[in-house]
Amino acid sequence: MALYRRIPGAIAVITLTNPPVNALSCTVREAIYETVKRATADQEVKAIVLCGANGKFCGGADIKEFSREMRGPPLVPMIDMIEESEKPVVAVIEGVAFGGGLELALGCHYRIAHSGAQVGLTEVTLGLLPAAGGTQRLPRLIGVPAALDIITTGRHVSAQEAVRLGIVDKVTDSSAMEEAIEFAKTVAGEPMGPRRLSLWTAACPEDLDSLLEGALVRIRQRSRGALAPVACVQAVRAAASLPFAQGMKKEQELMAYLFTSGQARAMQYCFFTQRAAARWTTPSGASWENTKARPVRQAAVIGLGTMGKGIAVSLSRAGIPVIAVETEQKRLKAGRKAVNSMLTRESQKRGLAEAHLGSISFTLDLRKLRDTDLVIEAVFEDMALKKQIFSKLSSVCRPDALLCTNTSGLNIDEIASAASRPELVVGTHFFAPAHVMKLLEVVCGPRTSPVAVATAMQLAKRLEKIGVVVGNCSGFVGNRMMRPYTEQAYYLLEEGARPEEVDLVLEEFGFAMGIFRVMDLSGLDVGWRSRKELGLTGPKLPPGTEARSRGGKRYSPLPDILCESGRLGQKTGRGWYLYEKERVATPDPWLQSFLEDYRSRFGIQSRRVGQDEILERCLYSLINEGFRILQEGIAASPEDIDVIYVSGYGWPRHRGGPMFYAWMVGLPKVLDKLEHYHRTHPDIPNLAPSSMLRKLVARGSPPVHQWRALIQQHSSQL
Ligand SMILES: CCC/C=C/C(=O)SCCNC(=O)CCNC(=O)[C@H](O)C(C)(C)COP(=O)([O-])OP(=O)([O-])OC[C@H]1O[C@@H](n2cnc3c(N)ncnc32)[C@H](O)[C@@H]1OP(=O)([O-])[O-]
Repeated sequence: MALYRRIPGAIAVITLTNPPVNALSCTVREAIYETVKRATADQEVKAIVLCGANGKFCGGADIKEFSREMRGPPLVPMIDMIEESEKPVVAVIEGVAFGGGLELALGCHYRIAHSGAQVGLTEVTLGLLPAAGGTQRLPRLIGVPAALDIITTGRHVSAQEAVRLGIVDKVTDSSAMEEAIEFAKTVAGEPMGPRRLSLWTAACPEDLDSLLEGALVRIRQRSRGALAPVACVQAVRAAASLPFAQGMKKEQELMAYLFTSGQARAMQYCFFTQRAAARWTTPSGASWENTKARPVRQAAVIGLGTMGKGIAVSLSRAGIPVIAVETEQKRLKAGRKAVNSMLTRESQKRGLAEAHLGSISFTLDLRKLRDTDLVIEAVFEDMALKKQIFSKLSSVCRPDALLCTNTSGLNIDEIASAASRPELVVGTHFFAPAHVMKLLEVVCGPRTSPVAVATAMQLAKRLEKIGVVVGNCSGFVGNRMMRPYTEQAYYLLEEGARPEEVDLVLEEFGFAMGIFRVMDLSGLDVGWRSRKELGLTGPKLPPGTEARSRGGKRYSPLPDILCESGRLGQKTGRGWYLYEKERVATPDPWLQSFLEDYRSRFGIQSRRVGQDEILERCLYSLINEGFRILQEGIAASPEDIDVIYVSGYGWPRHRGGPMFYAWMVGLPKVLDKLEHYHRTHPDIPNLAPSSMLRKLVARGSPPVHQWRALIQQHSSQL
């Protein structure tokens, strides 16, 4: 709702009240209409102040209403009504003014912000565009180039930048409300015509076409295939070239097209699932609601390799004092230097005083950890080494200290077996670079206690990461699903495709990089090392093993052969591609003839592999593994799998995540295709459709949010 009150000085104050973010629900819109009409009709009122309850102006339109039938007054005429008011309307921007919230403020005649506030036209992140006049008013207010950037990225703009750009008229460190009331008194009675943005002309550079073309190029690089940012560019073009009323018409047309699109649905699904992941539960009845996290006042990181350094920086950035431990003086020195320079860059970038960062001390002595609340072990992926460390930690740490292991796939329970308190051992799978990537898989072993899960999830929140609780199995959720995906990519090469063909299809789908470019970037030796450890290649491989088969299943030795010949990816200048200029991947003629030799050596008839087959075999095999994960209870819900893929594996947000995508494609189609590919490749068992997929199809392919109820009938590893 919106509360109305009169205060001395002939001011009407209208307060949006719809916790937690004062979203513009049907009721709120109705109340704004009513209260603004009341204020404009009241002879005693000379100016109106519009603010939000609980220190937040407005989080925009109510996203929950998008999936229901539209009720109540629409936003556009409501904002027009405010702009047309003869009495000045001053918006008080505290906390946030996002999406429709900022559009509402743009309809006001003045905007006063608190210094901690943020504004933004965030609709594009929900697959939409600012269709309450935002695409037309913002370019008129701050010029086309700056508006184009804000509208197409949906980025959050600080109050300081907002005043610099002219989005707000004033920023204050003290009470924005008091400031606005005093200001409103000074402008009461003035004519408001010059303050109506709809009457302004957008300042536009001469080379408008090249500005817009440049924006489209950036959009294609950032989110290929996404409709909303492209529509945003078209709307801004209208603001630059058409009168306001015609621009608004264009904005509405574009919105109508986006509003019902699958992409908008997918991105709104991502918004809600990301928040739902924090509300973890386990079948034992433990949950975020009934389990209290332990406070973490001091943390430690063991190992200052790539991951350890990023984790230490993340902790420090969250204001948690850290003790960083290494085994050798040389490594400690190098780690300290790297961490300190990362922190300096961080604080410069964020304009943070050092006081905001938790202190980091460096030591070779594990005994210094006796008072830490939480330890994150981040050494190499070596089970024996990890167990040794956990055994030592058990004797030096406090009995209630939480012991976390940063592993990308090792058995948490086996690591826990080396600790005297296995219930306090939990997996924290960070993603590289750990101070940048948002995802944290919180891995729950069979003996991990609810308190350990709650504390790790709370830590994720403090680190501004998205924590997702997963069960214990090789590769957990994310990496386990990657395996069949990468394997299919190798098989496609064996059968006749080229790396650049596979990558192009995946990039057209929306991944920033195809799988072969990703492997070249992270280093082919990463997978090689783990295949050697698993005895799939290298010295542990039993003599006489067939080159293209392991345990009766198809195996591709292609990546092993590349590694053996020193092609480890970007770092060696060649991998699946050639890198003559640093980081620029070019197709390598050598690889082409190598693949031809390989095929003829193994008698493989090369064929032209179509784009559909590339996409289906890569994605459906990954999705099929997702269904198996659900069936085994390694993930609590399909939504959790989707959050993992969107926030940690570059799955395009406008495709919602693999499980959501499967549902959008149609589960019967996915099943049908998997059956077909399994029939034609019976030696690839993971193409056999999972029973969970079959079950969902048999039940009429219910929407994703209903799968959880079906999954609960199965076993759970959580
Ligand atoms: C019509 C065309 C023009 C206009 C279009 C638009 O405005 S499109 C909209 C453009 N607006 C945006 O894009 C802004 C989207 N919102 C945000 O970015 C953040 O929520 C925040 C920065 C406002 C607050 O962050 P924070 O970390 O403090 O809190 P939190 O994120 O955890 O959220 C708390 C709870 O509020 C819920 N909820 C939040 N917003 C909305 C909403 N608009 N609606 C409904 N619900 C919303 C959220 O789901 C969560 O519910 P839960 O899980 O507790 O049941």
